[in-house]
Parts: sequence; C-alpha cells; structure tokens
Amino acid sequence: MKKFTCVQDIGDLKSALAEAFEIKKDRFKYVELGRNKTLMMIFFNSSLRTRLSTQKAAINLGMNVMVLDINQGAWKLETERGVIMDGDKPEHLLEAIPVMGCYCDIIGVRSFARFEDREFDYQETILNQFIQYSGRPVFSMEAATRHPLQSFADLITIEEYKKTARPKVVMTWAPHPRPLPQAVPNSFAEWMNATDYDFVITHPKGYELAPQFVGNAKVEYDQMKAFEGADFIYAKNWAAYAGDNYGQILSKDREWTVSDRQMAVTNNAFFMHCLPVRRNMIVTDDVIESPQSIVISEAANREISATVVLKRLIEGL
Ligand SMILES: CCC[C@H](NC(C)=O)C(=O)O
Ligand SMILES: NC(=O)OP(=O)(O)O
Repeated sequence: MKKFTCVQDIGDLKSALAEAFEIKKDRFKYVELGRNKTLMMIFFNSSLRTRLSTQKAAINLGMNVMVLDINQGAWKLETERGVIMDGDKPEHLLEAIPVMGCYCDIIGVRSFARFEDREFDYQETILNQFIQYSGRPVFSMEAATRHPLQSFADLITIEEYKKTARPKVVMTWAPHPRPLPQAVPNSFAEWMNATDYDFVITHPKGYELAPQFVGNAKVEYDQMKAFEGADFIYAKNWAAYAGDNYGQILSKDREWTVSDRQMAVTNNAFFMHCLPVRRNMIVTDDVIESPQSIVISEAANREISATVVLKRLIEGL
C-alpha cells in the first residue's frame, strides 16, 4: 500500500478485517517489521485519539515516531501557491513538505476542512500536496473530506458487536455549537456503503452530504422512523455541505440529540460516536453511559486500524 486516504486504498475489506483481528490477538506480532523505520505525524488540528492510537500502533510495529504540531512550534505555513509572502507566514508548504519527507519513511497528516472554499477542501489540496511533494507514503489522520482510520476502526467494532450478518446501521446528525467537518460522516458512509449492511443516514433537510459519499444509502429526514429496528446508531454532527450553506450551521435543534426516546424504537441498538463528543448536545448522559454504548471499544480499535495500515505501508516501502 502506497497511501491510505480512502476505503479503496485498503482493498478487500474481508482481508483487512482478518488482518485486524489477527493483530488484535497479538498486537506485537510484527514488532520487527518497523525497526529503523520512522513515522512522522503532522497535525494542523487538535487530536487525542488519533495522536495516541497512531503513535501506539507505530510502537507495536517497532517504529521510531516524530510528531509535529504545525501551528505550535513550527513556522506558520503558506499553503496557497502564487501568494506574495510578505505577511505573517515565513515558510511555504511546498518547501516544508519535501524537507519533512527527508527525515522519515512514512507521513501521517491531519488537516481538517477550512470551510473557506469548498473546492479547496474537496480537492484535498493540503493532503494531496503531501502525497505529491513529500516523496514518502502518506496516510490521512483525518483530512478535509474523509477520516479513514476512524472508519476502519468503526467497521472493526461493528463486526465485533453485530448480532446478525447484515445489521441495520443508522448514521444520525445531531446538534453542535460549532460547524464541524463532513470528513467523519463522509468516510463512515463510504465504508458502510462498501459493506452489505442495511445503511441509513438521517439528518434535517439542508444537511445532505456530497452524493459521492451518500452513494446507495437510504436518506431519511424523520429520525424516529430511521431509528426503527436499528442495530447500531452512529451519531455525529456536521456542518452543511450543499450550495451556499457550505460550512454553515443550519440547526441546533436538540430534538435530534440522541436520548432514550429515540433508542427505545431501535433493536436494542449499540451507540457509537468517534469522540470527542459534546454530551447533551449529540447524546444524553444516560445513553452514552448505557451498557449499549460502545464508544470506548470503538476508540480502542483505533490502535488496531492504525497498526494494520502502518503495517501495510511499511510492507510497501
Ligand atoms: C474525530 C472528530 C474530529 C472533529 N471534531 C471536532 C470537535 O472538531 C470532527 O468533527 O471532524
Ligand atoms: N476520533 C478521533 O479521531 O479523535 P481525535 O480527534 O481526538 O483524534
């Protein structure tokens, strides 16, 4: 594997899942594979789970690890080409990227959507510059339009907990005080559409995701109807994508906050969220603390998804 930015890069999902469950049984099985190989993790945005689980995955494989928070300690970077650099940014990404590539074997990048220009975001301008100019294999630690390490961990978790071969999985929008990226819901939808699950997306009108991610999923504007008989509830906020509303908050309606009311019409569904989660905005305390909440197992599986991805990238060196 030469990059990991989307579901297609992992190849056959059954093989990827088999590798994940093999590593889960013995996560140090390949500890010699990464000897004298260096992982560089670049963060343009904050992180807890991705930072820690990916570093742990590198340790599982015997790798050296370097972490750089671009906006804390490094030079502020200009990312637009053709700009006259007489402002507050002393360095251009187009120099910084190949320089960073000199010091490592594999690069992970976190660079969220900026919501200033939908085309800039949806062309994955920043991530693709790392792929094009670093001279190293690159993987996404959540970019503008996807979060594949999270989605792979989500799939591992559903496979571990499902009680039927084809569970009903419902991704629901929920309110949030800030406009959050579409990367997590886009990516979850992309991976769910790659399985044979019964996948439903529910959100208020105006929050339609980009069609290439919605795919063949059923979209239901009535949340209660969507929740009926569900086996898994995957809650997430995202800002509007469509038209002139790109990056906007259209609703903070707390009727969409996942509570016992909605969970009561499910098939005793498991509750999932990628975290961090705003309690009593996205989900009530009772639901996220219930025996059906598997958010911690889901977060623990981030170490497994990252170990499989790093293993395949090292094997591809
Ligand atoms: C894994 C989630 C990261 C980010 N969350 C926030 C709070 O910015 C998001 O919603 O994409
Ligand atoms: N779910 C996830 O990626 O969490 P962080 O943003 O804390 O890394």
